[in-house]
Amino acid sequence: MFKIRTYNQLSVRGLNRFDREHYEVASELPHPDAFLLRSQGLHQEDFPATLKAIARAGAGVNNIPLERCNEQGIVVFNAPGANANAVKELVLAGMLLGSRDIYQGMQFVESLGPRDDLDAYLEKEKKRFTGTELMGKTLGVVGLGNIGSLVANLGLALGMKVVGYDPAISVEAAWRLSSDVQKMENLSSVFAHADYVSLHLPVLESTRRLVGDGILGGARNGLVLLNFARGEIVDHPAVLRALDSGKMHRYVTDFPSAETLGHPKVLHTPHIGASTGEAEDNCAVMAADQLMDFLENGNIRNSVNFPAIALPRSTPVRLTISNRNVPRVLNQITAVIAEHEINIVDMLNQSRDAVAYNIIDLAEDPGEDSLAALNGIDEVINLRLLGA
Ligand SMILES: NC(=O)c1ccc[n+]([C@@H]2O[C@H](COP(=O)([O-])OP(=O)(O)OC[C@H]3O[C@@H](n4cnc5c(N)ncnc54)[C@H](O)[C@@H]3O)[C@@H](O)[C@H]2O)c1
Ligand SMILES: O=C(O)CC[C@@H](O)C(=O)O
Repeated sequence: MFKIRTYNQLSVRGLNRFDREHYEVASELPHPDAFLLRSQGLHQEDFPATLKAIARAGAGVNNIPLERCNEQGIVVFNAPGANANAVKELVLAGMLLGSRDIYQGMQFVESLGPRDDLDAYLEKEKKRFTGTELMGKTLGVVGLGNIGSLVANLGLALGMKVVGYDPAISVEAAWRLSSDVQKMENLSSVFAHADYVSLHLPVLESTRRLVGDGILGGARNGLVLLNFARGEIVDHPAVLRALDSGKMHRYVTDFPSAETLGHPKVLHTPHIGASTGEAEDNCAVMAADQLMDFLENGNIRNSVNFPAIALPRSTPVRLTISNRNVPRVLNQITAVIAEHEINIVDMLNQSRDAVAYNIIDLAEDPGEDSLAALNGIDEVINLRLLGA
């Protein structure tokens, strides 16, 4: 029986992927094999010794302490692309909210009491809410991954010119991207060319407060900045200075902060980029399926800290071993198995940065002694013996 401890509101379709004969799924579950979560912050959480994997039903993994997971051999999964369309559609709303005074106009209408001259009054006052059109303007997209590539293509469909920047665009994302998107060499060039800039990069040490005074100083006048990525990527005081000076027209963000709340030129949504039934289902189903394949077969798909690896089962007895990625560990592993006279039927080894991972199908059960010997290899982080 595998135990999955859940956090946050997860889609029932995702949770129903776990066959309850073999999986116990609940919040507050002791001795879990895996965590399944959305935005729950884990940086302050102790990890139980039984924990083998964490699956994020979403894209960003800044809520998970990856360094600690690496040290403890905990495999972290995310659900790339599963909520991208939901975010793209909310960005469209953000662009319209930034270009037309929809929100302010709605507030104005709601503030009016019943009056006989309503039509005439609205016709007189509506000039206060005149906006601009998206067509013909330039959209800058920073980060051209699953979401950014959809947003860039959307901009083109709206009749905008689109420029983009991504220092490490993946081959799949590049295939998705229209050739009409103009490539920029750096972040400053995006801001220098664009009327609207939409951020779609992860928060990392290198991207924290990336959008600050320097970048905003070189931006086009009247900039609309859209942040549906993470609050930490922008320097809020710098954004407020740009809004107050008139350099920036609006800041539209899915990440409300104490600094920006109440500012008349900031429009906040409550982190609802991925909050559609479809995206919640997609994310939870993808995360659950990846967890099950890992727990049952040791295969790894869409991990952010371990290599991608999958091997069809060739025998009922499978060993998986995580080890530090240094020379001669694989030799030691195969030597121990050979010393115990066990035949390796099939095996696969992959590495990623400082970690290596092995899937080894054996002809027979290795027994306690050989498992202890394998665990005793200095560079082995952890191992699992999987039955049929
Ligand atoms: N508002 C929401 O609810 C919501 C939902 C999903 C994702 N997100 C956020 O959006 C981010 C992007 O999601 P995604 O699914 O497109 O991820 P992704 O991994 O598919 O794409 C991210 C892209 O950013 C690029 N990148 C990294 N550093 C960069 C830099 N310094 N400058 C420019 N580009 C850089 C990467 O190369 C990658 O192509 C997530 O990390 C998450 O923080 C928010
Ligand atoms: O789970 C959510 O609602 C937010 C997910 C989003 O921030 C992500 O990074 O995928």
